Amino acid sequence: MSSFVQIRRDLHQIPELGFQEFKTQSYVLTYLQTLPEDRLEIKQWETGIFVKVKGINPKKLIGYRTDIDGLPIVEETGLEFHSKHETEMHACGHDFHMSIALGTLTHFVYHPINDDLLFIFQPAEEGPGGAEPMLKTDIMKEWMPDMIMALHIAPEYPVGTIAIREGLLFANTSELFIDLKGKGGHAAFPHQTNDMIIAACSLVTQLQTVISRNVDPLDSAVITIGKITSGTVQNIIAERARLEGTIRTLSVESMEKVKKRIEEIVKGIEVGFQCEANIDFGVMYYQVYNEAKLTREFMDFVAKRTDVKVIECKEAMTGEDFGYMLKEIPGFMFWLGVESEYGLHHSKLNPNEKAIDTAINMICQYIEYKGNE
Ligand SMILES: CC(=O)N[C@@H](CCC[C@H](N)C(=O)O)C(=O)O
Repeated sequence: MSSFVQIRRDLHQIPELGFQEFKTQSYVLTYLQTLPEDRLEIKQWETGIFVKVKGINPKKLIGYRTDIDGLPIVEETGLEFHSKHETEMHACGHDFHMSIALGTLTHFVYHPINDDLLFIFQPAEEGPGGAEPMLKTDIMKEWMPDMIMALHIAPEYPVGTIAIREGLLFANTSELFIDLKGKGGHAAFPHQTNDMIIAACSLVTQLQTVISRNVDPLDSAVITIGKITSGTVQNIIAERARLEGTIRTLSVESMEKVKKRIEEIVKGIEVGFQCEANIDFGVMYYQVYNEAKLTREFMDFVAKRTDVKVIECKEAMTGEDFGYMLKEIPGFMFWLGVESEYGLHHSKLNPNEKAIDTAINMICQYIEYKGNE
């Protein structure tokens, strides 16, 4: 087993939620201490880390970002190295992302190129978002990369494949939290109450009409309500209900339109069900938009000079706060094939570890070429 597969397995056992990645940060820092000190400059920010790998004759700074947080999921893979944290799991592949980043970083510690490299270990990608605040740090102002790249595992593609496209890769996202307050009471006297379970069910159905009736069919958007909380027992009419979800759109303009329509529908629920409602749009992520020239060059390089197959994919409704970095810095993100039967955010996600060394090798070849231009 390669040492970076072992690192992935170690990290897989200690998933932590956004801005609580203390063990993860400590693990990465401990690993970095095993590398020659004079080759690195390390700066900590919250639970994240910036690592500069020095070049021989730097003309530019090449950035590489990995996210480091896990998800609130109870793991069901049955793997020998399963999560030691009962209620958290690396179910979005950030353990893979980190081990690939460390493998790439290690290569350039021992095989320097001309340019400097900046590795960013970013907390809280799953929320509330670490990329935007990291960009605003003095560290990043001093170490602003000239270009940047990142990857995301893709369970649906085989190992040895990457999928990418110029322009929009991932959607604009916004969280969505709606609280409803009516009047509870005895299950036998509904006429004396304002039942918030009925209001919530109606609201969920009405929200889907925003997609089917307000968004241009040639555009695309998603509203998913992933969680509803309401009620106490079977014979009490619920006074409160809370809906938790997410909105995805292919443009910033569509996001504004969808939000406006949601506000109008929620106002209608207040009148129709004689209740009070509060909407919180939570955290928003800017779209992941791949810079055309660098993306095309990367695709051509990988197709010609490595044994990895490049697929030009469609955009996806996933969100990624790496979008904020790409808004400021030219670069790209790509999907890395890891062929898992279960998908992202699933308790049985089990990516194929062969993808780790394949990715390190491919990324090292590309960075070596870019960093010696
Ligand atoms: C790659 C991926 O799965 N990213 C997450 C980002 C979540 C953003 C935010 N918490 C939201 O739910 O809107 C995704 O769910 O796409």
